[in-house]
Amino acid sequence: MSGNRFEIRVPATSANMGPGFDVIGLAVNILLKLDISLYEEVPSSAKNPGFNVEIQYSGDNSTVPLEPEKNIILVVALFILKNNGFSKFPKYTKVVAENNIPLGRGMGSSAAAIVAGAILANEVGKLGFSREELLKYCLVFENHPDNITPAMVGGIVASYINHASNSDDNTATADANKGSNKSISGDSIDFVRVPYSDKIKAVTVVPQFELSTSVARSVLPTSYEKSDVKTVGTWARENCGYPEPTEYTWIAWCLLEWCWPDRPRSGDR
Ligand SMILES: Nc1ncnc2c1ncn2[C@@H]1O[C@H](COP(=O)(O)OP(=O)(O)OP(=O)(O)O)[C@@H](O)[C@H]1O
Ligand SMILES: N[C@@H](CCO)C(=O)O
Repeated sequence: MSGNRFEIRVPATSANMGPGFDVIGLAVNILLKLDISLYEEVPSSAKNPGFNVEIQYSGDNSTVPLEPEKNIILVVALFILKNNGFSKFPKYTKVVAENNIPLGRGMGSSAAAIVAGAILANEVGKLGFSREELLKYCLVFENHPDNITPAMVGGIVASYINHASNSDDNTATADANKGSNKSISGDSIDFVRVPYSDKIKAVTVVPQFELSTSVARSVLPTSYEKSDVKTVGTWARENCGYPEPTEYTWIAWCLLEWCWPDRPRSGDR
């Protein structure tokens, strides 16, 4: 951060790697960038004085709403600020977003927006939250951690939710309109970063149509037969004979074709 201007950069992510449905994801070098300017006084051209913030996009983001109560980056930031003693952005804030992540194509655009909003609130509110604490807030908006965790910490990450209560609402997706009804639950994320060789390169195949995560999740059954679900450990035993996966075998299974027929992420979809 330099003076009253700073940048936030959050990567796209690919989730559901190999047998890690809702668990294993990786960050890729395609970025959502926010260029943020803070003003000591509210400019005369201020657009949303009630929120003290405005956002605009460079590039093609014609389908994304700009209103602070609808734009997911600002909804998340305002939610966190309001949960920490602020009624609006503490200084008038202009955000210029350059989004290079295709929307609704399985590259974690909503997770990047949510993580960017969380980091934005942390910076403007000087809240001092750790990445782990910010992830708890991100979970309020996307209640499966396989995109938001690598978007926050980078690399290849296996993560799961520690539920604070018996509620297992894994239907939550990035719906900005629900922001005002949401509350932080006490759920948290445990994660393990998996080391990998920089010789591994990612190739992404982006579909020409948009499919929202909420629709893609709605076709999934509520339960699976045990035989439908291949765990990492199962793959370890079947394919390499190791009793437990090591970090290297994890990567191999996740990246190699053997893992692809895992039923929770294919079949119904
Ligand atoms: N930078 C952004 N600013 C504001 N809203 C965004 C931004 N990125 C994504 N969104 C919102 O999130 C929606 C897409 O979220 P959705 O979860 O359906 O797909 P995805 O995150 O791109 O894909 P997946 O979760 O399958 O990887 C967009 O249609 C838009 O409403
Ligand atoms: N694990 C998530 C990733 C997409 O957000 C799913 O398959 O619904």
